[in-house]
Amino acid sequence: MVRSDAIVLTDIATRFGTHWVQRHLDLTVRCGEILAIVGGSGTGKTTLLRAMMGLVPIAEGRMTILGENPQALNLRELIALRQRWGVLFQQGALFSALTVYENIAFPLLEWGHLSRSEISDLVALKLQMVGLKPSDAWKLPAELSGGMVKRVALARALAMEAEILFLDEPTSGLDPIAAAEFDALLRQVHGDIGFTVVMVSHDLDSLAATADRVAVLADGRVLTVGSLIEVQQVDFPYIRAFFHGERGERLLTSLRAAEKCPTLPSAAQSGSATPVGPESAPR
Ligand SMILES: Nc1ncnc2c1ncn2[C@@H]1O[C@H](COP(=O)(O)OP(=O)(O)OP(=O)(O)O)[C@@H](O)[C@H]1O
Repeated sequence: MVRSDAIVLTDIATRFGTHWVQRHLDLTVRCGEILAIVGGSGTGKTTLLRAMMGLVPIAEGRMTILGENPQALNLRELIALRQRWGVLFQQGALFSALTVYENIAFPLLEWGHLSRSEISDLVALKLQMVGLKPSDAWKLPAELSGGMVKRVALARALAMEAEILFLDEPTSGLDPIAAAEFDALLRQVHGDIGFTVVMVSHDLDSLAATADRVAVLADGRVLTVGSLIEVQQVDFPYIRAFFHGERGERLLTSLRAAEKCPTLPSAAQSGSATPVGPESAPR
């Protein structure tokens, strides 16, 4: 592990009972990058994300996260470590009986180190950060649009100054415009704060707009990891189906054009994407 790594998974395995989901999986998430995990249905993307957060046990192998080995920590240390990341699940998962304000304040109140007025200031700041109005603070989740729910969930995930943000299909359920707005918001907040993002996504537009690198899961392992342009060159059935449909080809054409003309913005060529490394070699 080098200082610039946020998460290092070495030869890990996950399973539910006798069903092995991952075996001999290696993956490194670099500090400050947006890494997207893609793969066919049931390849274990969500399981992997949850294993990184300690919600699914790692049956074999080693993980370090933010320089710590969670398996070597006592409960108090583990709780402190878990406060260093935020999570946004698929449907936003807000507490339906709590207002927007209370939802964002929830982790801060649980933490117990801040006064009411400090919490109030922080909630106002996070609301502004995700582009919501102060008056939205008093709405209930049922009164919000899908895009607003995601924004509130993002604000809550960021409330604790997260060093890592885990996102499970953040744009699922949004129409293309709301999804693109969320992607732009994520990219902007990420640029402002510089945290690390690990996200599961099926959304090619979203990947192109946000991800620095993409890790492709197949057969319980990381098949390949690199920029969008790099991973789509790997000859594998899922990659052909996912990246080389009509929509994928259109996106790749615009990414390649952006690569030739650096004035065009593109997450995939924003700096941290590197060639497919040893962690990605199919075994
Ligand atoms: N709580 C659980 N108990 C038992 N098996 C599970 C559980 N969660 C997931 N699995 C199994 O683990 C495998 C991987 O599931 P997972 O949800 O991680 O895949 P995924 O790649 O995220 O799928 P999708 O793209 O369809 O959401 C599947 O075979 C699934 O049935």
